[in-house]
Amino acid sequence: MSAPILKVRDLKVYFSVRSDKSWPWSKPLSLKAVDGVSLDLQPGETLGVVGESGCGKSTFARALIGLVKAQEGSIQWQGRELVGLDAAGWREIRKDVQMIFQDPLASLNPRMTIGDVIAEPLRTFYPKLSRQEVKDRVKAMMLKVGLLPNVINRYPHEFSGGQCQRIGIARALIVEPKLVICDEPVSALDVSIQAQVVNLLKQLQQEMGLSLIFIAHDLSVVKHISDRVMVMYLGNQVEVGDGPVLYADPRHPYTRALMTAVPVPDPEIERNKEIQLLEGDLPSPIDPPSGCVFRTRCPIARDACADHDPPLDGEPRHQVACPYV
Ligand SMILES: Nc1ncnc2c1ncn2[C@@H]1O[C@H](COP(=O)(O)OP(=O)(O)OP(=O)(O)O)[C@@H](O)[C@H]1O
Repeated sequence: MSAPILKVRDLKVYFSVRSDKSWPWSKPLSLKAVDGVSLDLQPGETLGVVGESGCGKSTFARALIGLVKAQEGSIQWQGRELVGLDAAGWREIRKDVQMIFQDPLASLNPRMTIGDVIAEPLRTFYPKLSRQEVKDRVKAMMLKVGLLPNVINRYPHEFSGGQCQRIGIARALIVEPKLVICDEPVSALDVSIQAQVVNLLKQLQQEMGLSLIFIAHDLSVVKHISDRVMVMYLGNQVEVGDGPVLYADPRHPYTRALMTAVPVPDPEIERNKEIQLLEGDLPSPIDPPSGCVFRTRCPIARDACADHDPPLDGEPRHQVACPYV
């Protein structure tokens, strides 16, 4: 196995929030959005990150690209420490690490033609390229993502959601990054379009040898694209495993509950599958449960779970943060 391109150790991102939003002098509280995440990402690998809304997926992704500040821990990109990097340092990293956002239209500047939108990172990182070179590269990239170059002078609002996401992908890939972080890139799209965009990302990932971090709410979306999957709950990792291993044998009760939410095409399996629904809401990350953060919703919780925060444990291909599974 080659050296990891990205190495994250015990990453913590806490936000300071007011106890009373309407009163600016109220006591500041600490919201634990990401609370001790570690992982290694290999070159060319795709990691799926899943968990319900509010569990810290976006904050984790944003910390990796410097859009939010990590308080503790380490992010090493090709051996270079990123925690504590200044703005100029982060700008250098963004040539190699690009991000694709959830809402395709909102992430595109409505006053720029799509040619200019896609060209923007190229102009930032390669200011010496001539206008013609930029145009040629933009057109080549448009073809790669399935957009006809003759629409280069149109504006984002003239395109459908799926096409806007193709524009977002073209913009992220035009500088030939090594890692692309996709933050719920298909959640805002119609189900019929979701598979097209996932397949396009998979194809480009293979063609360009990219590493991908692909964030989604549910396990079915990341299944066909991920080599490995990380399941997050309330800022913590609860299970990490090679895709086929984790899908065949989900161990953590939270992963099992997420899995239950995924419909199976075979009606017999669907009828017979063990239903394990999640009860209650996600606890507040301002005041998370003691010990295991999942214990308040866990069907197999016992008294000891309130005392110990279980670490990820198991063989490297499949690790679970629960001693009782
Ligand atoms: N800038 C911020 N200031 C304060 N709290 C924040 C900020 N950004 C996120 N949070 C809080 O951090 C927690 C994790 O949010 P995050 O958006 O990372 O979760 P998520 O899993 O990506 O959810 P979603 O799928 O809805 O995007 C939430 O409680 C959220 O309200």
